[in-house]
Amino acid sequence: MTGSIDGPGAAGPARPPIPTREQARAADRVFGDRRELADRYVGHLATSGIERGLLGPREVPRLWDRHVLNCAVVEELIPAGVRVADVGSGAGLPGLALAIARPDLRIDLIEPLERRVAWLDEVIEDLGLDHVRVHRDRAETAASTIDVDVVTSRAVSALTTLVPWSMPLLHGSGRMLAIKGRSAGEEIVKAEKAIRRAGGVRPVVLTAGDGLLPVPTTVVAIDAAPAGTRR
Ligand SMILES: C[S@@+](CC[C@H](N)C(=O)[O-])C[C@H]1O[C@@H](n2cnc3c(N)ncnc32)[C@H](O)[C@@H]1O
Repeated sequence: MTGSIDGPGAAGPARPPIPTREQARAADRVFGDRRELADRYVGHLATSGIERGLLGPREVPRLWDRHVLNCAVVEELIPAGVRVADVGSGAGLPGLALAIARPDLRIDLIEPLERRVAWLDEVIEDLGLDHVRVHRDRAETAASTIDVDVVTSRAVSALTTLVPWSMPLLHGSGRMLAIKGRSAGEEIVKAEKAIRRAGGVRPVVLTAGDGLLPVPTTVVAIDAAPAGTRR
Protein backbone atom coordinates (compact mmCIF):
# COMPACT_ATOMS: atom_id res chain seq x y z
CA MET A 1 0.00 0.00 0.00
CA THR A 2 2.93 2.33 0.68
CA GLY A 3 3.49 4.63 -2.27
CA SER A 4 0.15 4.13 -3.99
CA ILE A 5 -1.67 6.44 -1.60
CA ASP A 6 0.91 9.14 -1.61
CA GLY A 7 2.21 11.83 -3.93
CA PRO A 8 0.62 14.94 -5.38
CA GLY A 9 -2.38 14.31 -7.57
CA ALA A 10 -2.17 15.53 -11.15
CA ALA A 11 -5.93 15.60 -11.52
CA GLY A 12 -8.19 18.36 -10.20
CA PRO A 13 -10.56 17.97 -7.28
CA ALA A 14 -12.61 14.82 -7.34
CA ARG A 15 -16.22 14.29 -6.32
CA PRO A 16 -16.78 12.33 -3.11
CA PRO A 17 -17.57 8.78 -4.19
CA ILE A 18 -21.04 7.46 -3.41
CA PRO A 19 -20.77 4.15 -1.52
CA THR A 20 -22.24 1.03 -3.09
CA ARG A 21 -25.20 -0.53 -1.31
CA GLU A 22 -22.91 -3.01 0.50
CA GLN A 23 -20.49 -0.26 1.50
CA ALA A 24 -23.36 1.90 2.77
CA ARG A 25 -24.65 -1.03 4.82
CA ALA A 26 -21.18 -1.60 6.31
CA ALA A 27 -20.76 2.14 6.97
CA ASP A 28 -24.12 2.28 8.77
CA ARG A 29 -23.07 -0.68 10.94
CA VAL A 30 -19.61 0.70 11.79
CA PHE A 31 -20.43 4.39 12.18
CA GLY A 32 -24.05 4.18 13.40
CA ASP A 33 -25.48 7.63 14.06
CA ARG A 34 -22.07 9.15 13.17
CA ARG A 35 -22.35 8.01 9.55
CA GLU A 36 -22.78 11.60 8.36
CA LEU A 37 -19.34 12.45 9.81
CA ALA A 38 -17.86 9.55 7.86
CA ASP A 39 -19.46 10.90 4.64
CA ARG A 40 -17.98 14.29 5.40
CA TYR A 41 -14.53 12.79 6.05
CA VAL A 42 -14.66 10.94 2.72
CA GLY A 43 -15.60 14.27 1.13
CA HIS A 44 -12.48 15.89 2.59
CA LEU A 45 -10.29 13.01 1.42
CA ALA A 46 -11.71 13.19 -2.11
CA THR A 47 -11.24 16.96 -2.42
CA SER A 48 -8.63 18.75 -0.30
CA GLY A 49 -6.93 15.42 0.53
CA ILE A 50 -6.24 14.85 -3.16
CA GLU A 51 -5.54 18.51 -4.02
CA ARG A 52 -2.92 18.69 -1.26
CA GLY A 53 -1.26 15.39 -2.14
CA LEU A 54 -2.22 13.30 0.88
CA LEU A 55 -3.64 10.63 -1.40
CA GLY A 56 -3.28 9.93 -5.10
CA PRO A 57 -6.31 10.68 -7.33
CA ARG A 58 -6.58 7.01 -8.30
CA GLU A 59 -7.64 6.26 -4.72
CA VAL A 60 -10.92 8.20 -5.01
CA PRO A 61 -13.09 5.31 -6.27
CA ARG A 62 -11.77 3.10 -3.45
CA LEU A 63 -11.95 5.56 -0.57
CA TRP A 64 -14.84 3.75 1.07
CA ASP A 65 -13.71 0.14 0.87
CA ARG A 66 -9.92 0.20 0.66
CA HIS A 67 -9.41 3.08 3.04
CA VAL A 68 -12.17 4.27 5.38
CA LEU A 69 -14.11 1.03 6.01
CA ASN A 70 -11.01 -1.14 5.93
CA CYS A 71 -9.58 1.00 8.74
CA ALA A 72 -12.76 1.71 10.72
CA VAL A 73 -13.57 -1.97 11.30
CA VAL A 74 -10.45 -2.24 13.47
CA GLU A 75 -12.57 -0.51 16.12
CA GLU A 76 -13.95 -3.96 17.06
CA LEU A 77 -10.49 -4.88 18.41
CA ILE A 78 -10.29 -1.83 20.71
CA PRO A 79 -11.77 -1.89 24.24
CA ALA A 80 -14.13 0.84 25.45
CA GLY A 81 -12.80 4.17 26.69
CA VAL A 82 -9.08 3.60 26.13
CA ARG A 83 -6.32 5.90 24.86
CA VAL A 84 -5.12 5.24 21.32
CA ALA A 85 -2.11 6.55 19.37
CA ASP A 86 -2.05 6.24 15.58
CA VAL A 87 1.49 6.19 14.21
CA GLY A 88 2.07 7.78 10.77
CA SER A 89 -1.53 8.91 10.32
CA GLY A 90 -1.07 10.55 6.92
CA ALA A 91 -4.61 11.44 5.88
CA GLY A 92 -5.98 10.06 9.17
CA LEU A 93 -5.96 6.35 8.39
CA PRO A 94 -6.79 4.57 10.56
CA GLY A 95 -6.82 7.28 13.29
CA LEU A 96 -9.65 9.49 12.02
CA ALA A 97 -11.77 6.57 10.79
CA LEU A 98 -11.55 5.15 14.33
CA ALA A 99 -12.27 8.54 15.91
CA ILE A 100 -15.47 8.86 13.87
CA ALA A 101 -16.62 5.34 14.77
CA ARG A 102 -15.60 5.60 18.44
CA PRO A 103 -16.21 8.87 20.31
CA ASP A 104 -15.41 7.03 23.58
CA LEU A 105 -11.70 6.79 22.71
CA ARG A 106 -8.99 9.43 23.24
CA ILE A 107 -6.87 9.48 20.12
CA ASP A 108 -3.41 10.93 19.45
CA LEU A 109 -2.38 11.11 15.81
CA ILE A 110 1.40 11.07 15.30
CA GLU A 111 2.55 12.48 11.98
CA PRO A 112 5.88 14.21 11.23
CA LEU A 113 5.00 16.07 7.99
CA GLU A 114 3.80 19.62 8.51
CA ARG A 115 1.38 19.83 5.57
CA ARG A 116 -0.29 16.58 6.64
CA VAL A 117 -0.56 17.82 10.23
CA ALA A 118 -2.17 21.05 8.99
CA TRP A 119 -4.72 19.11 6.92
CA LEU A 120 -5.51 16.77 9.82
CA ASP A 121 -6.07 19.75 12.15
CA GLU A 122 -8.47 21.35 9.67
CA VAL A 123 -10.47 18.15 9.20
CA ILE A 124 -10.63 17.49 12.95
CA GLU A 125 -11.96 20.97 13.52
CA ASP A 126 -14.52 20.72 10.73
CA LEU A 127 -15.79 17.35 12.01
CA GLY A 128 -15.79 18.55 15.64
CA LEU A 129 -13.66 15.63 16.85
CA ASP A 130 -12.78 16.99 20.30
CA HIS A 131 -11.34 13.64 21.42
CA VAL A 132 -8.50 13.76 18.86
CA ARG A 133 -5.14 15.57 19.03
CA VAL A 134 -2.45 15.76 16.37
CA HIS A 135 1.22 15.63 17.33
CA ARG A 136 3.79 16.74 14.80
CA ASP A 137 6.40 14.19 15.76
CA ARG A 138 8.11 11.01 14.73
CA ALA A 139 6.98 7.82 16.47
CA GLU A 140 10.46 7.09 17.79
CA THR A 141 10.57 10.35 19.76
CA ALA A 142 6.91 10.52 20.85
CA ALA A 143 7.07 8.23 23.91
CA SER A 144 8.22 11.08 26.17
CA THR A 145 4.85 12.81 25.67
CA ILE A 146 2.47 9.97 24.76
CA ASP A 147 1.35 7.05 26.93
CA VAL A 148 -1.55 5.01 25.54
CA ASP A 149 -3.31 1.64 25.78
CA VAL A 150 -3.45 0.87 22.04
CA VAL A 151 -1.12 1.86 19.18
CA THR A 152 -2.49 1.58 15.65
CA SER A 153 -0.81 1.97 12.26
CA ARG A 154 -1.24 1.25 8.58
CA ALA A 155 1.24 1.33 5.70
CA VAL A 156 3.98 2.94 7.78
CA SER A 157 6.81 0.41 7.87
CA ALA A 158 7.71 -3.26 8.14
CA LEU A 159 7.15 -4.78 11.59
CA THR A 160 10.89 -4.93 12.29
CA THR A 161 10.86 -1.11 12.33
CA LEU A 162 7.27 -0.54 13.39
CA VAL A 163 7.50 -2.58 16.59
CA PRO A 164 10.37 -0.56 18.14
CA TRP A 165 8.50 2.63 17.14
CA SER A 166 5.13 1.52 18.56
CA MET A 167 5.92 -0.47 21.72
CA PRO A 168 7.49 2.43 23.72
CA LEU A 169 4.20 4.36 23.40
CA LEU A 170 2.51 1.63 25.49
CA HIS A 171 4.93 2.00 28.42
CA GLY A 172 4.69 -1.70 29.29
CA SER A 173 0.94 -2.18 29.11
CA GLY A 174 -1.48 -2.50 26.20
CA ARG A 175 -1.46 -3.67 22.61
CA MET A 176 -0.24 -2.59 19.21
CA LEU A 177 -2.55 -3.21 16.24
CA ALA A 178 -0.85 -2.91 12.86
CA ILE A 179 -3.00 -3.20 9.74
CA LYS A 180 -1.09 -5.46 7.36
CA GLY A 181 -1.51 -7.40 4.13
CA ARG A 182 -1.48 -11.10 3.33
CA SER A 183 2.14 -11.55 4.38
CA ALA A 184 1.39 -10.59 7.99
CA GLY A 185 2.42 -14.01 9.33
CA GLU A 186 5.77 -13.90 7.51
CA GLU A 187 6.40 -10.39 8.82
CA ILE A 188 5.91 -11.64 12.37
CA VAL A 189 8.48 -14.38 11.83
CA LYS A 190 11.00 -11.88 10.40
CA ALA A 191 10.40 -9.48 13.30
CA GLU A 192 10.65 -12.09 16.07
CA LYS A 193 13.86 -10.63 17.51
CA ALA A 194 12.66 -7.02 17.21
CA ILE A 195 9.41 -7.93 18.98
CA ARG A 196 11.25 -9.58 21.87
CA ARG A 197 13.75 -6.71 22.19
CA ALA A 198 10.96 -4.12 22.28
CA GLY A 199 9.11 -6.01 25.03
CA GLY A 200 6.38 -7.40 22.77
CA VAL A 201 4.67 -10.73 23.50
CA ARG A 202 2.04 -13.00 21.93
CA PRO A 203 2.12 -11.71 18.32
CA VAL A 204 -0.96 -12.93 16.45
CA VAL A 205 -2.69 -12.30 13.11
CA LEU A 206 -6.33 -11.27 13.56
CA THR A 207 -9.04 -10.14 11.17
CA ALA A 208 -11.61 -7.38 11.58
CA GLY A 209 -14.79 -6.73 9.62
CA ASP A 210 -15.65 -10.41 9.05
CA GLY A 211 -19.16 -10.63 7.64
CA LEU A 212 -19.12 -6.90 6.97
CA LEU A 213 -16.43 -6.39 4.33
CA PRO A 214 -15.84 -8.57 1.25
CA VAL A 215 -12.19 -8.76 2.31
CA PRO A 216 -11.76 -8.48 6.09
CA THR A 217 -8.89 -6.36 7.37
CA THR A 218 -5.77 -8.23 8.47
CA VAL A 219 -4.25 -6.96 11.70
CA VAL A 220 -1.09 -7.95 13.56
CA ALA A 221 -1.69 -7.66 17.31
CA ILE A 222 1.24 -7.66 19.74
CA ASP A 223 0.86 -7.22 23.50
CA ALA A 224 3.28 -5.19 25.60
CA ALA A 225 4.88 -7.07 28.47
CA PRO A 226 5.24 -5.11 31.72
CA ALA A 227 8.88 -3.97 32.13
CA GLY A 228 9.73 -6.31 35.06
CA THR A 229 8.50 -9.42 33.22
CA ARG A 230 10.57 -9.07 30.03
CA ARG A 231 13.09 -11.75 29.15
C1 LIG B 1 2.37 5.61 3.35
S1 LIG B 1 1.86 6.77 4.52
C2 LIG B 1 0.48 5.96 5.30
C3 LIG B 1 -0.47 6.93 5.88
C4 LIG B 1 -1.70 6.31 6.55
N1 LIG B 1 -1.33 5.55 7.73
C5 LIG B 1 -2.46 5.44 5.58
O1 LIG B 1 -2.51 4.23 5.75
O2 LIG B 1 -3.04 6.00 4.63
C6 LIG B 1 3.11 6.70 5.82
C7 LIG B 1 2.99 7.82 6.81
O3 LIG B 1 3.91 7.60 7.86
C8 LIG B 1 4.52 8.83 8.19
N2 LIG B 1 5.82 8.55 8.83
C9 LIG B 1 6.99 8.27 8.22
N3 LIG B 1 7.96 8.08 9.14
C10 LIG B 1 7.37 8.21 10.36
C11 LIG B 1 7.85 8.16 11.70
N4 LIG B 1 9.13 7.90 11.96
N5 LIG B 1 6.96 8.37 12.70
C12 LIG B 1 5.67 8.63 12.43
N6 LIG B 1 5.17 8.71 11.17
C13 LIG B 1 6.01 8.51 10.16
C14 LIG B 1 4.63 9.56 6.86
O4 LIG B 1 4.79 10.95 7.01
C15 LIG B 1 3.30 9.18 6.21
O5 LIG B 1 2.28 10.09 6.52
